[in-house]
Amino acid sequence: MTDTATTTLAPEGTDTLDTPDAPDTTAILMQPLEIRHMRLKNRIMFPPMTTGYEARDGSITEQSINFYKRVAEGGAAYIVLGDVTPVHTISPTPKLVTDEQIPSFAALADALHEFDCKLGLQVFHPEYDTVAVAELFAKGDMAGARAKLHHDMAHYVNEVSAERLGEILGSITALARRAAAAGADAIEVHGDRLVGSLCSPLINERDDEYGGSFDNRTRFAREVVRAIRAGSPDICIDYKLPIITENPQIGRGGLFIDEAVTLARLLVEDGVDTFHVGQANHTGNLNDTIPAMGTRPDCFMEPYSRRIKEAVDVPVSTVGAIPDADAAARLIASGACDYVGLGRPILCDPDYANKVADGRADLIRPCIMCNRGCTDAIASRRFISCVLNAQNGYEYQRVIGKTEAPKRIAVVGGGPAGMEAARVAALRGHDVTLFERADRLGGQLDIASVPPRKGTMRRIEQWYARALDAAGADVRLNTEATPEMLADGRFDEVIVAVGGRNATPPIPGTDLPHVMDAWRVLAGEQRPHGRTVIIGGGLVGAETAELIAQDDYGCDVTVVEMMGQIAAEESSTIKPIMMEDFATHHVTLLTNTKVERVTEHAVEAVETINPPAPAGRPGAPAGRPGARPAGGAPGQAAEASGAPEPQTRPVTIPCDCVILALGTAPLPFDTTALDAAGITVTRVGDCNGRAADINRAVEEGYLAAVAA
Ligand SMILES: Cc1cc2nc3c(=O)[nH]c(=O)nc-3n(C[C@H](O)[C@H](O)[C@H](O)COP(=O)(O)OP(=O)(O)OC[C@H]3O[C@@H](n4cnc5c(N)ncnc54)[C@H](O)[C@@H]3O)c2cc1C
Ligand SMILES: Cc1cc2nc3c(=O)[nH]c(=O)nc-3n(C[C@H](O)[C@H](O)[C@H](O)COP(=O)(O)O)c2cc1C
Ligand code: SF4
Repeated sequence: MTDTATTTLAPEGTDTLDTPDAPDTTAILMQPLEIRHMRLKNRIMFPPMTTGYEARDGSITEQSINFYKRVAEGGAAYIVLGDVTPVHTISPTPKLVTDEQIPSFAALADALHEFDCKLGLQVFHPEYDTVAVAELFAKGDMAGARAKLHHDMAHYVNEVSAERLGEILGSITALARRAAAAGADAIEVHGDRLVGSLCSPLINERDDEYGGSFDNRTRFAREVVRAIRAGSPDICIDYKLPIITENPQIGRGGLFIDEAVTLARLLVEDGVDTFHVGQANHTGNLNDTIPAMGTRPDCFMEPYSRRIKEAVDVPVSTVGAIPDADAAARLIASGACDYVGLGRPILCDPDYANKVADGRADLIRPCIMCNRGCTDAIASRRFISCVLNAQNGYEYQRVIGKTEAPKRIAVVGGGPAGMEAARVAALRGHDVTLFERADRLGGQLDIASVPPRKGTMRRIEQWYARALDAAGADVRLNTEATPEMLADGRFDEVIVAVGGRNATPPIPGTDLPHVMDAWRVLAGEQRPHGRTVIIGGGLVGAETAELIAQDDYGCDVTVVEMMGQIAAEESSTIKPIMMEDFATHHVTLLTNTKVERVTEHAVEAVETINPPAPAGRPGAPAGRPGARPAGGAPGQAAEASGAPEPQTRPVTIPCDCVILALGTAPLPFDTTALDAAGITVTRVGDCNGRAADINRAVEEGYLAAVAA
């Protein structure tokens, strides 16, 4: 591709752009870009992300407007609203089906334009028969609807009639017209899902004019673009181009790169103004397109967007696991794309672009790719909210306002809860001292980042160290705070965030010398060998199992879990990968098995052969590592339903080592001296009642600080 004047960053030899190895991140990312007549003020796009903030009928709510407005205020140049359907569906996504909905979309466009941020609507059609499924639901035939949905996900692309495709095309064109009327700047065609399935040589098995040859498979995609262009001549057309990458099993609903290049060229003739190059979808695991930590390389779409950019004369964006602003700038400077989509990173820090503009990219709160607050949330139909960002979903309600009465605040503990409390309190103008007894910040993150794939967790403590410094908090490492020293008159308020410790259960034999502690194993202080039984299959037990089953430990691992699931709290995007790893390393998983005692050479347990169905909710309480639902619930369910008494059998597991991973116990911190001195005390994070996870630690730290 020959760059146009507007997409070229800097000609060779000028000093606005350093070499791709040492790019001037701010200059590159803040360069404006013209796409048709849509002028982006910088190179940062918030790509399509279903949020769950919309109304039942798909209209834009105040919460939705505030969410996107906050992203716009944070400096993003272009926001694409994800998965907007042109027809009524059962999916909880935005819908623009009637003219009556236009004003709510117009309000969103106006809110974004206030910040010179452009709005795109991603038009998508799901890969199921929306009419038939809706009729089954309306009749109350839930089982029938679910069965049809399940069937359609695999077969609709091959069963939808050409006539129905024509109707869908009409609804897409109508959506584009409504979008233009609402003031949207762009329509992004979701080239994935139904459109991508039709394009795919791996999924499309049709033998009519929409199947077989490349021309036939891509016919609908081209019809969609031409119809939008004809119906809405002025709107900018963005096309999400899904690529089947090196491993076709990861996502098959798109095109291999050579065919994608050919299609891209044709689509430009049809009216496309820009491409958004992404990973193909359609295997049922959201990890394909939204890879969790350690599951895909950084910037994994780079080679594919580079090929598309070389082939077409319109701007191209890329998306997926771009770790930081320097990497984003490098992608642009090296010619892999013209602008970047930053989804989870902007969810995590909506001020991303403004911080780049200010030359403070080091202060961008980094996404750790845990997929818990965002991807898991949409998978379970909750609204998205980053685990590190306590303000998501509460934009303009939860704000860090300056205090009118600055206080001297001590924060005890430098884990996520304490670090967030100290950061927010200091930003508010309080005089904050954070005490951490270890020689580093992070608390449990230090060991949480040790298991396979979890290295990105380290980004949190590294960022907090910089953010605390920038906010002006006084951080005292290697300093154990005691209630007495905090009550000496130096502080008005104390936030206790001392966290937890690995729980020690009352199981006979756990004091034997070959019994280890999962936290100490992860910290490298204890080293298991040979046949190792891990007692407790929550997140910590499962991750420890993965670690010691790897070749450099080479343990022969058995995990014993009293509940019905291993790693119930793990992200649904990561769990299949973890299970694959267990299979590869021959890890034995025993569920519904309760340990009775540990002996010198074995673990003795009791397995429940016919466990009662779990009562009410699947899995463990939200996100709590090592947590257990209350023991009584399953039994009570069995009693109430008249189910047969559970049958049990003894199990003996011979072993050389045992590791305990039975949950986190809150650490005590006696505040009697503080109470006596009249000092306000707030407990946050794992020490507050029950241990939980990063999400709760950060949220409680944040809320304590804004209340101070
Ligand atoms: C192996 C492992 C993996 C995990 N993985 C995940 C995960 O993937 N996702 C997730 O959401 N959660 C995960 N967690 C849980 C998560 O790390 C914790 O919920 C979170 O760290 C709790 O934060 P906190 O600040 O409350 O406590 P902590 O992280 O425990 O921090 C407390 C800090 O207080 C310090 N301290 C204690 N007493 C004093 C004192 N008197 N004076 C000064 N300092 C003191 C401690 O040294 C510590 O640094 C994991 C936990 C473990 C152990
Ligand atoms: C919660 C969530 C919802 C998403 N919804 C959509 C969507 O509606 N349409 C779409 O094309 N991609 C969707 N994506 C994929 C993102 O656009 C993006 O490609 C992906 O998150 C990888 O980029 P990132 O690493 O910058 O987050 C979604 C991603 C997340 C995390
Ligand atoms: S919840 Fe996790 S993956 Fe999602 S944006 Fe936040 S840090 Fe990133």
